[in-house]
Amino acid sequence: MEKLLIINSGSSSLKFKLLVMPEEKELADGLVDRIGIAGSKIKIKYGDGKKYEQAEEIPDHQVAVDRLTFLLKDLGIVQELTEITGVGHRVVAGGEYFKGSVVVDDEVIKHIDEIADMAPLHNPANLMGIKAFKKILPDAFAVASFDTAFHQTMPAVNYMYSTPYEWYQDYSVRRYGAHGISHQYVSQLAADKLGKPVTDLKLITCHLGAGSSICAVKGGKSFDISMGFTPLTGLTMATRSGDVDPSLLGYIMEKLNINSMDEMLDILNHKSGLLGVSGISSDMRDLLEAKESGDKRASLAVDIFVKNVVKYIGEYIAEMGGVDGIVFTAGIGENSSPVRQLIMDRLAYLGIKYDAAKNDENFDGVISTPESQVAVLRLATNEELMIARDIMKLKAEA
Ligand SMILES: Nc1ncnc2c1ncn2[C@@H]1O[C@H](COP(=O)(O)OP(=O)(O)O)[C@@H](O)[C@H]1O
Ligand SMILES: CC(=O)OP(=O)(O)O
Ligand SMILES: [Mg+2]
Repeated sequence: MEKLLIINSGSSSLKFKLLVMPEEKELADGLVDRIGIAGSKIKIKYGDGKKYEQAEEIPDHQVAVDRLTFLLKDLGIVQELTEITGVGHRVVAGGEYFKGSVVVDDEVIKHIDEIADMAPLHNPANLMGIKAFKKILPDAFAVASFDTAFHQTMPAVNYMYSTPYEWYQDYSVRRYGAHGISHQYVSQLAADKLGKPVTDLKLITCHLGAGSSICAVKGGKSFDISMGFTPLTGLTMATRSGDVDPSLLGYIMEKLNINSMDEMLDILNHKSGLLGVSGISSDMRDLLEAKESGDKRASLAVDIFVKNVVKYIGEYIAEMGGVDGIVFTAGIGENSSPVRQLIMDRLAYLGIKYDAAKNDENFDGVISTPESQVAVLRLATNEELMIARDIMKLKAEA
């Protein structure tokens, strides 16, 4: 039996799970939210239904890690930290270098640092987590799992941009995608639920959270992904713009006296998307409520989000030459029956028919009816479990 701690560091949050393997039992599931921003909070679910929730100042990721490790002991989740025999880290960008999960060493740390520009919101935070845990648990088996690794199977026709070829050869400019751990997990789970080998299926997995992406999964392999060189593009997201015409950057920088590309990218990453269009909130729940009360911009933001999902699904059906199943997962995909309904209604042309009661209750599994020409599934993702399984595999090989 192994106790494995899985860390998912975001730019302003740190999510974690403590899992017992190979039993795949969850001992704790927590979140340190709003790191470095007013209103930081720690939430931990543990034991059989116990909860810890505390608002406190968390200035940076190091403090978040210190508080987390203190609380694991203080709440009695572990007796000693040394019970934790492995630590897994979700890393967003792995470039072309990382094609699977790896044991962390100095070389790995160096490479993650070198490609930080490919996920500027995520990789620096991921590295902070890796370094902090190396200090606290130096003897634990440390593994890094990459969001981009699953997408390394994409054909060149889908990962190449139509920019000068030398940009790819000399500077690795291409589509890398993200959320691969989640897309891989739910595509396998969907195949299990449909009772067919994943290698026989064409699936479209919609990871709709704060960051959102859609993946065409053909025969169990990533075939195309909506995110690009970085996780900024593709769908409209909570605060990220998704696809925009690069020509608008120079134009608006001049109009608004924006002097640096960093400042411009900060707006596209943090002040755009659902938040930018609605001017109200980045949270889909707030926008659905505002839409109900007649707010036009909130309504437009929801409509743009839905349209983008519908557009990418259509594109991927065309690229794969058909689809057997469509999967909804992550914060919005798992929890928002109104958003799923808006999307599925637009897909009626595919012969999709869904069970409204199952959709309303966030049923775990197939939510389409037996007559539906394409299966639709709502599945809870579990990136942490995927990482824990990889730690076990790498440990067995070590
Ligand atoms: N019931 C719900 N209805 C609509 N949106 C929801 C609901 N619950 C959570 N969300 C959305 O899910 C998002 C968080 O999703 P999550 O997958 O946890 O994102 P991330 O991993 O990128 O932080 C939030 O932006 C929130 O708007
Ligand atoms: C890559 C990415 O967008 O991750 P997250 O959704 O966790 O922010
Ligand atoms: Mg996420």
